[in-house]
Amino acid sequence: MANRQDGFAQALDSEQRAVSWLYGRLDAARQRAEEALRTAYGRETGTRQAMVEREAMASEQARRLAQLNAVERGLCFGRIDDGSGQSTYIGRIGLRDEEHESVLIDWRAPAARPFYVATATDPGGLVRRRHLHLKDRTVVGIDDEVFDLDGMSDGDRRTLVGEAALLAALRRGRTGRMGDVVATIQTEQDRVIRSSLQGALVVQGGPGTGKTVAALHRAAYLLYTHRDTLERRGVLVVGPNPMFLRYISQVLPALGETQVVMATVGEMFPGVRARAADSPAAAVAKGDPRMAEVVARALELRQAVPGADLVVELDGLRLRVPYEVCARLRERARAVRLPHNMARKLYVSELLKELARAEARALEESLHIEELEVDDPELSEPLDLEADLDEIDLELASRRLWGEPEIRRAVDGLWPELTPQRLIDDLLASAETLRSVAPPGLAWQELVRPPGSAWTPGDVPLLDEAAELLGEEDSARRLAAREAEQEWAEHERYAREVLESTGVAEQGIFERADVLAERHADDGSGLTTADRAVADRSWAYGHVIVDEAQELSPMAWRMVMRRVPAKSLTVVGDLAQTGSAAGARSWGEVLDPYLEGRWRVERLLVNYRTPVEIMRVAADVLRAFAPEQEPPESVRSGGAEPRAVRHAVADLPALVKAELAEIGPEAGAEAGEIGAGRVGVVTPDARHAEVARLFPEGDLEAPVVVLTVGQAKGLEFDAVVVVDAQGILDQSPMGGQDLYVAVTRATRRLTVVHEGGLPDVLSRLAEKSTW
Ligand SMILES: Nc1ncnc2c1ncn2[C@@H]1O[C@H](COP(=O)(O)OP(=O)(O)OP(=O)(O)O)[C@@H](O)[C@H]1O
Repeated sequence: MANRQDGFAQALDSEQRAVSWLYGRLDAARQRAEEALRTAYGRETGTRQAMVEREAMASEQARRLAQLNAVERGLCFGRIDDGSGQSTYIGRIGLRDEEHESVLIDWRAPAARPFYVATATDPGGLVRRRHLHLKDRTVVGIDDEVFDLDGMSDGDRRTLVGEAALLAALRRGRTGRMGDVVATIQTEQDRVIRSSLQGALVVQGGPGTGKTVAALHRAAYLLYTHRDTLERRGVLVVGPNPMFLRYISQVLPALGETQVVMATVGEMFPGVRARAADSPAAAVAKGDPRMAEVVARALELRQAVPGADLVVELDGLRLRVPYEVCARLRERARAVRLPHNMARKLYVSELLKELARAEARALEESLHIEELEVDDPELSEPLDLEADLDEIDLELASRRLWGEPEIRRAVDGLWPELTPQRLIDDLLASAETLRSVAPPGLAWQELVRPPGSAWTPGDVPLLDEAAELLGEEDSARRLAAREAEQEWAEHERYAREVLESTGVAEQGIFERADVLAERHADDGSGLTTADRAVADRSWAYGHVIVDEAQELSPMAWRMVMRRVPAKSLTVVGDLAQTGSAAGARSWGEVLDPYLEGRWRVERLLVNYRTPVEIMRVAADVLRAFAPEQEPPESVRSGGAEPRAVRHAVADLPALVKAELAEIGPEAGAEAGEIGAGRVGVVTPDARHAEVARLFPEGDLEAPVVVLTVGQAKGLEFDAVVVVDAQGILDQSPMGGQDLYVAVTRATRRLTVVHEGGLPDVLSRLAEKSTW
């Protein structure tokens, strides 16, 4: 025993020396970056080239510094030993010594892979995998997994210590924010993370299988491995609601990646924030793929032909354009197949010419009337003003007419310039239009609402659809783009010179001059790829990750697919947790229209969140609505038995306080963080306000958070209190799925509160009248 303890102390000691040395390297790298930043700011900026150089240097060094600061916590977390006696340390980033030898391997590098994939049956040349637990810069624990006892020395054998790092990580109290798991990525997750950038990968798995966490690590991995492509085009993560995005917002920065764009579907149209909610029936109708047709037809109706001849009164003249001519002009403008606002230019110019001719005719007619009183043979020659108009006359007359408000009003009535907001707002405010454009079977009645209503997430894909059909009046932008292109070559040349003259390239900070040029070319505003992507509806991302992807409607998928023309996607979700009635029932159904079967699936089968005892209850729920689906297998057991208590909702604070006491102190202590340990109270939508009033501090990081099932999706808490399970079952056609989501949010304790009726699916829960 004494031997074993000595061995452990020795191992700790030797790892401490290694880790301290690595932190020394980190400090040195930081110092270099700080100096480089100071030097950059001290540079001359007299000329444009010097300015570009300074900006390039400074922002790269600032980024490098931010990355080095982000990896301070848990810099090194693992070590692998192979049969030849070679040890490799694995960390959040790669570091080199003075001789440029690699001393810490970035977890994303191929050389780090054995750390994640070695198993007892397939150790891949490793004899040992060691997890290092750090508190600040001190090594406080070591966990070893030995793959080849014979291959180890006696001394090494004595140092086998500790419990599995994974289980220790899973037992920690929750903080209200998701953390990274670089130290304990599991083999099946590693497959997801390192899957190729090309094509679409679907990650299907039950609750708590680490889909989200794996997808975020995948984003970091892809950025590391394909930095060239992805830095220029950016990575977008689509999440189900703002709360969820806040919950996961710290994972990528902790991995040194700060340039990933995160958005909900309701935030994907620049300038619009969807704040209202749709009824389930309206969500289904809006998400129906046939809504694309509805929007297109609504737009066609805005390209009008007058009921009879078009007549405009102007300065006492009646300008008349025959009905047939109006119809012909509309057909001609449609035939060019340009978006509406661009085709409008053609339509307007043609119609103005017709109006100029009409004016000539009207003038002529008025002259004929006066002529009758003139008795001069020369003057009584038949006048043909219309025929006398040449192209230049028509052009001039058109311009003059375009300045007349009456003419403008008439033209706008026939082919108006439209914004997506205007088109969709008008459409949804008109039962008559909806009735006339909706295909049979689409519940258009559900869509009608007052004009100017707040936008909902379901409206955003409609706005996007409208924007595609309307197009932007972008001649100014195109001109600017042409000019920018000419400047581009120049910038790239500058950038290359900067790289060569400063030696930044050698430091491995970035590799390509065009990446640098892109970042600094346009306006000198220092906007990053992410900034520009967020502001640009037509931005083409290099990769898109869709989390809780089962919630997206077919219309939302159309919008997402437009953002990633290369179709490089990670689609993460669980069809058994679909809460939106407009959501997916099969991956093929949503992906095949775009990918025609060219997508691959990885399944995650182990639940890292919910202990066995709670998962049994969840399995009963799942069986009731999806008997064919297997619940994931929990990796942990031995938690508190889940329970049901009959109690008035008004008395919830006392129960929640007791739950907090159960999880609070130990959870905080285990996590090594102050204030870790969270209770989530999950309610049906209809009861959220009533329950939230009982807990005034409802933020995600508060000890107690009250959420609807939709808000709780993707989140987790040490203890979960489900209020009114029957209400959750009843609230929508997807009630079974919603209850499944609610009972799978807990990492340690589950309590179901009811006021006199527990649904049959929860009959397993031991009844208790008090707590
Ligand atoms: N390899 C791992 N090491 C440590 N913790 C892990 C690991 N994998 C998953 N976890 C933890 O398990 C929990 C569940 O992970 P995550 O939220 O990614 O699951 P999910 O599949 O997205 O769940 P849901 O479908 O319910 O949203 C998280 O706390 C996560 O940190």
